[in-house]
Amino acid sequence: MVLCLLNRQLMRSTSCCALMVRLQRQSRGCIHSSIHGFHHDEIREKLQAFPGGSVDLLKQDSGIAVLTVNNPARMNAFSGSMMVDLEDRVSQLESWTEGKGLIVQGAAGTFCSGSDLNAVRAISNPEDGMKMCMFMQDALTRLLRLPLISVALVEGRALGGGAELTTACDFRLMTSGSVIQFVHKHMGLVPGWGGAARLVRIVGSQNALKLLGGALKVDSELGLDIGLADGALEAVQGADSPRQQAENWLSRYTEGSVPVIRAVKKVVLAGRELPLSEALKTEKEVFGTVWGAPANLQALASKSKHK
Ligand SMILES: CCC(=O)SCCNC(=O)CCNC(=O)[C@H](O)C(C)(C)COP(=O)(O)OP(=O)(O)OC[C@H]1O[C@@H](n2cnc3c(N)ncnc32)[C@H](O)[C@@H]1OP(=O)(O)O
Repeated sequence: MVLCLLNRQLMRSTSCCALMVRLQRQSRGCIHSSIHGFHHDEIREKLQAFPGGSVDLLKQDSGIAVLTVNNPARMNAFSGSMMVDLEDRVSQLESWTEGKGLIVQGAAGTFCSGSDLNAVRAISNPEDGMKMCMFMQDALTRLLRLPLISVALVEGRALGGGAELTTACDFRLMTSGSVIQFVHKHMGLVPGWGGAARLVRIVGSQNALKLLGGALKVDSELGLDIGLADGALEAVQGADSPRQQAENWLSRYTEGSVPVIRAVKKVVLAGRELPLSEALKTEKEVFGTVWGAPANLQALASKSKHK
């Protein structure tokens, strides 16, 4: 009898803990839970077994952070431990309250060649593939949902999962000679890190079908033409580095008070992801955080004209 009661109490507190974890994950924007067979800690442990490279984060006083996919010996392919790193860096950005913008780049002049094919070969069974897919969907969805205006700085190649990573940013800038290519078809795959769903929203279903179905190489010209790229960066001798050019480009949109810029991202995100009635509700709530706040009062006091 006592054992039975203890068991029941334990079950209640365990399910309470599980609920807390689920709620915490949901509040961080997680999309998969154990209901979907997503056992987060188990997957993290499994991914850690495939080490190599890193994902590095630099938070700057300007409010613009730089996230670098760093595995140059493999053209910045994502090892398992880098997937875990990515999630950790996203968690750090979620709690960075002074942030306004984010640049996502690859190390050593190239963006990212997707998942590390050595790790892919080792986990080529469907069950492990699905787990990795859910983990990356989660991390990249949280990346896109950060209250920061983000831009992927594409130099060199963005292939496979690397192409998917570019779609987890609000904007994409392409340097001359760079290529974004969803090579999945050639690998007997389709995107699984959420790249197809996001691509359709960025370029429309017709273009997405062409890019995925043809595994087309998108250079900056085609990228600008179909709306995948938001800007092309020219390599001019003596000019700023691509990273500095990306910072200059982004600062147009991140200039201003921190709460206002974060509010801008939140209302656009709501409009992009939610049905209209819910987006309007979110917009009202976000509006309430800036109305009468310091930046608003300061602007009212200065009697500014918008010429
Ligand atoms: C989510 C689904 C996915 O992402 S599936 C993975 C999709 N990605 C790929 O298939 C990329 C395959 N790689 C390539 O096509 C070429 O390596 C690219 C990136 C075009 C670069 O070519 P190239 O400039 O000639 O360099 P290289 O081939 O000699 O590569 C340098 C070293 O990097 C390695 N590398 C490259 N990509 C990966 C990868 N995804 N996983 C693991 N290793 C990769 C190459 O094997 C090469 O290594 P090594 O010098 O031979 O030891």
